[in-house]
Amino acid sequence: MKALSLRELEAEAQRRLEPGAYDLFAGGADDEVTLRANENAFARLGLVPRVLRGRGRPQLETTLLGCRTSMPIVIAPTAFHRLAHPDGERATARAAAAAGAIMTVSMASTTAIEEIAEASAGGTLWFQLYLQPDLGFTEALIRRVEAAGCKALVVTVDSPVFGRRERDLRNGFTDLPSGLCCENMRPAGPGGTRGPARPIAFSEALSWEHIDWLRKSTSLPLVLKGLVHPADAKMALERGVDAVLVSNHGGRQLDTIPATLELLPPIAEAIGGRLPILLDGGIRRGTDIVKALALGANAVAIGRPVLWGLAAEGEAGVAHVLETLRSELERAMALCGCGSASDVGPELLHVSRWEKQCRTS
Ligand SMILES: Cc1cc2nc3c(=O)[nH]c(=O)nc-3n(C[C@H](O)[C@H](O)[C@H](O)COP(=O)(O)O)c2cc1C
Ligand SMILES: CC(C)CC(=O)C(=O)O
Repeated sequence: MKALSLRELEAEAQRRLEPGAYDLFAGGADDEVTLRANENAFARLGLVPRVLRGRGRPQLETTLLGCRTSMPIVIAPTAFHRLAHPDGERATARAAAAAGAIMTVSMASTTAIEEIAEASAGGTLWFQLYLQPDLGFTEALIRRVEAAGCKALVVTVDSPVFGRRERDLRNGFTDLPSGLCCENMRPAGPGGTRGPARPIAFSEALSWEHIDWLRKSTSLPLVLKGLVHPADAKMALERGVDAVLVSNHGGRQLDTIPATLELLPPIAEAIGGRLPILLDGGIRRGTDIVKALALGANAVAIGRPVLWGLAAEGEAGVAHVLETLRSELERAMALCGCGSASDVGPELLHVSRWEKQCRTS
């Protein structure tokens, strides 16, 4: 039987995965306060639908950074897809392309970007980058990504150091099993060969100057992933980036960052419609997407659900995730009286008296 919801799919994935791999995917940093907060925030915010608006079947197609997409749902970058399923990132890319959805390939993918592009066969790929202190290596990787046909660079800025994931420490999960590695981290060797994969470096020295450097190094649109402070959103505007992805890394980096949904309104205010805003963290239902759009996001990204689909059924599982969310979003918009994203606004959101009181006291 096919899972009826993404939550059922997670349970199915958990049955299939090694416990250590499940924890690696499911877990967050420290006490996992942020991990829980992301999902809980959606449950706490109510929707108040409009009726009798006669808008017809909701239209979900949209354009993000010049890329047409069948729905405002992007696949967030997640590492190690071959740990979830032997077909790994190729399966994810095929499912995304068939659904007309954008896939963001992780720099830590266990399949090389060129092979993912081949599997995607004309689908839209974005590439996620951890800026490496070795700028020569970073630049060579950017050339690789451009040559593979990726349409945007998603630069993750929330990881000056690696978050402490206690589930992995407890499980002794320190390395990928033999035969798997971060294929994009293999520098070019002589005669078209590739050397051994380098570890991904995290650097506390990264600054806005590196974003300026990146801006000059590529003509690809730049998305900054991991912004949560409105002051940084303003900096992003000044530095000429093309979009921001409001993200707390699915609760895997700094613990106790509030839910991304709660952080979105001040960022949307700072951006003032001048850049597209994406949001990730805890999206599990179509109604979650309506809430994110109502608070100012242009699109959302999904991380773990894709891994659950992949673990449960490979390409078909990822296709099921995308189709489940697409149809849930369509139904939620119809039930809210919305015919397109432009009908989705804050008037649909219920702010309880209790919450209003808390805010003013
Ligand atoms: C197993 C796993 C691996 C991830 N790998 C990356 C990564 O390589 N690069 C990155 O920028 N974010 C990575 N993320 C964070 C996701 O891009 C995204 O921000 C987060 O998963 C969104 O929350 P969700 O899982 O609740 O949808 C990873 C998340 C998970 C769960
Ligand atoms: C290989 C890691 C850096 C991937 C990541 O960002 C994560 O696990 O959250």
